[in-house]
Amino acid sequence: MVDYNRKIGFIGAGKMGSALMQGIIKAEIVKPENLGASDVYEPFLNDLKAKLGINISTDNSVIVKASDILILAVKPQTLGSVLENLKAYITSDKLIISIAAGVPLATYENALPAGTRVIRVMPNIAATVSEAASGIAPGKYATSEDMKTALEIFSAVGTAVQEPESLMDVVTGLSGSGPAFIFPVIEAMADGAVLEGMDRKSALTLSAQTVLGAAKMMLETGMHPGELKDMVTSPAGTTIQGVHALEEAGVRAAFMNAVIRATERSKELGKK
Ligand SMILES: NC(=O)C1=CN([C@@H]2O[C@H](COP(=O)(O)OP(=O)(O)OC[C@H]3O[C@@H](n4cnc5c(N)ncnc54)[C@H](OP(=O)(O)O)[C@@H]3O)[C@@H](O)[C@H]2O)C=CC1
Ligand SMILES: O=C(O)[C@@H]1CCC=N1
Repeated sequence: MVDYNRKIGFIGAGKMGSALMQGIIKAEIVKPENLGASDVYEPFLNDLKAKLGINISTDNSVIVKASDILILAVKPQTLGSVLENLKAYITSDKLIISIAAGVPLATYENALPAGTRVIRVMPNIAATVSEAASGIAPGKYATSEDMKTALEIFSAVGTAVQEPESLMDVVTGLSGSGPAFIFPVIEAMADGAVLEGMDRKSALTLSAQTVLGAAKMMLETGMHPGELKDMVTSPAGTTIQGVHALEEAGVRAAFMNAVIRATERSKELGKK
């Protein structure tokens, strides 16, 4: 288990940083007083302090100095200047975890003091409700104990798997970005029901629960999605009509392309 008394600090307390902090507090893997966050935007910090009881600062170095594990949750475009400003405070006892899309481990290892233990993670926004899907890749100097720590933190907010760094851009395109591909599916299915006369609230509830149930069924039964689809499609029934409409619209190619395009963008971000 992660030492309950370890201090975890977040640099960047925006959408993903705060999602992870909420998940971590809910999972009770650290005490709120051992969690800290810094950000340039003070109102975010004040909200988090009021809601979660964590330590806050607008000075990144305060959080770095107070933390054993540092989670970098700023935009990839801001990361260069953040690393430059923080390198003087990164001592060899600290583990650095970055969730920035695209940025390779070598960027941190080159920017920070020689031998810094770095782990690259790509979580997703569902950490807020303890259902994140995270891929985790170790840097050159990260130990197996460090990987255990990272897997424990990210497993506490959902499902976490180790991946080679070469696949981290794909993790970003699939599960990092994925929630944004599924929310419009839920909304559009509900739109169809609204068009047919259902009220919006019921339509969204039934649509979201349908996606949740389908995903849960796949994960819990271990069955192939094609086989599960066949269980729903009665010959000459209703479902096969809907499946035909989706195939006519090229929905599979559209979703494949969404993952491919997001992956390519992650690769591009890493080259900057
Ligand atoms: N959103 C998501 O679903 C996911 C995001 N990620 C990754 O997480 C990281 C953060 O993304 P996200 O939370 O969406 O972005 P946000 O913009 O919501 O959060 C980043 C936060 O960092 C603040 N910030 C900017 N500069 C600094 C600085 N120098 N020091 C401290 N804080 C600073 C920003 O303030 P300000 O806005 O005022 O600039 C903002 O509040 C990114 O690298 C992204 O790739 C990974 C997985 C999923
Ligand atoms: O859109 C982005 O760049 C970030 C990374 C994965 C999810 N959001």
